[in-house]
Amino acid sequence: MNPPTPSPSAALLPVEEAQARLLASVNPLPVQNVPLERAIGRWTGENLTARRTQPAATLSAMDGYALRFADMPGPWRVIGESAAGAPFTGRVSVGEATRIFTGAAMPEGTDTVLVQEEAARDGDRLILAGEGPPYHGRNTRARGLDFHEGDVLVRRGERLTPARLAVLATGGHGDAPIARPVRVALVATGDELVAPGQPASGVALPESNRLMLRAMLADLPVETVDLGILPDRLDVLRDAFGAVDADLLVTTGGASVGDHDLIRPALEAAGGVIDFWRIALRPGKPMMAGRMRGTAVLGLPGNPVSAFVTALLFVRPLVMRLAGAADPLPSPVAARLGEALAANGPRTDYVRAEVRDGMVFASSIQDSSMLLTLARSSCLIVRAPHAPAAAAGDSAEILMIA
Ligand SMILES: Nc1nc2c(c(=O)[nH]1)N[C@H]1C(S)=C(S)[C@@H](COP(=O)(O)OP(=O)(O)OC[C@H]3O[C@@H](n4cnc5c(N)ncnc54)[C@H](O)[C@@H]3O)O[C@H]1N2
Ligand code: MOO
Repeated sequence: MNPPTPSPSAALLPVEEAQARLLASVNPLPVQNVPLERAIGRWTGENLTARRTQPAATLSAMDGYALRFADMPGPWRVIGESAAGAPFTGRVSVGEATRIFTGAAMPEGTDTVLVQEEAARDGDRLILAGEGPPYHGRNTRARGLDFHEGDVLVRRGERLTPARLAVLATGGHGDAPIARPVRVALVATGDELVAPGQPASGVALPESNRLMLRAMLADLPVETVDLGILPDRLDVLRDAFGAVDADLLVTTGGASVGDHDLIRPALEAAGGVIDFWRIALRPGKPMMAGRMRGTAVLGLPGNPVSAFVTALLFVRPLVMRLAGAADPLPSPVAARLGEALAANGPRTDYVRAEVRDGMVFASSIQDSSMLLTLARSSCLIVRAPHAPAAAAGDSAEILMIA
């Protein structure tokens, strides 16, 4: 039985349009508050504002003496000490100073710090032993220098990077609202496939896409449900898809138009619908996107490089969107071509390439079955549909992959 196939002239969906449709088709998963140490690398579901002002008081930025700049060039009488966590509680008057340490509150009446390297002490007498502070406020940090109570620290949909977690802690937060892990079901299809490490005689082929996909999701909050390798049988695929309990089902193989390409009919037989199929993309054209009840579905092509590119452009962004990311698409960066490139055809081309000495060099053969060229590549050159021929030295956009 042949699945219905689109006419060969059916328009291919531009990559950006496919990405936009896909991301718009899901909502971020519901959030719950968890301690910040369990929110590392996640996305916040709400704007988080400062619950305190930082610093809460004007502080010394150096070890030395707190004094009044108007009293320069001294001498001063040292009347006490201010340390971080143990402030001086009195008032400092004309001609007076206190010992002070980095992070300690500036005593009332003082405005400037003389660093200890430029000071000399004799009992409570303090004199200048260098140039001293050149201006009012030198070596101090004003109250609120970093942020004020109520300032937005992290916006909804931003990733909780190390620096953002630190600013949240400093801003008075102990928890952050994040989505639960995304449940991703992975399945490889193909009668030729055997598990990695198993004997692969004759035309058998070691299966590599599930492993590669797992690795591509390893830095994301994902719970993987591994459905293994399934044969090219409509009933088996239909039953397996029908039993899936996940936010996202990712299949590889069987996405194209051959008699053994059964993902589309199996999905439909399991009650799923296809939203779009066939993208103006190379490699990865036969990718399909759809939905099966509450589960988003991405059917990736079986060719390993096609699976890699579609995982980079669609699977990772969709997982990140479910996890709450506002801006989940990979961002190309500018680079310089080390050699000429021919004009591009009608599909966006993702060309395996290496960065050497600040220049990018494309691999000579770009067949989508070839994993070794992918393994040796550090980036993909992104070539727009119908991009004209490019010369060595021209600028190009690349996506780093290693
Ligand atoms: N008449 C047409 N034929 C093909 C078209 C087309 O438009 N018209 N598209 C081609 C393109 S482009 C691609 S990409 C492939 C993708 O097809 P499928 O998704 O159906 O992939 P398969 O046929 O199942 O497999 C392709 C290739 O990859 C190997 N493979 C599959 N799964 C795995 C895995 N998990 N690990 C490692 N290798 C895997 C498989 O053995 C095949 O060699 O279709 C073209 N054909
Ligand atoms: O789109 Mo296919 O991925 O060229 O090999």
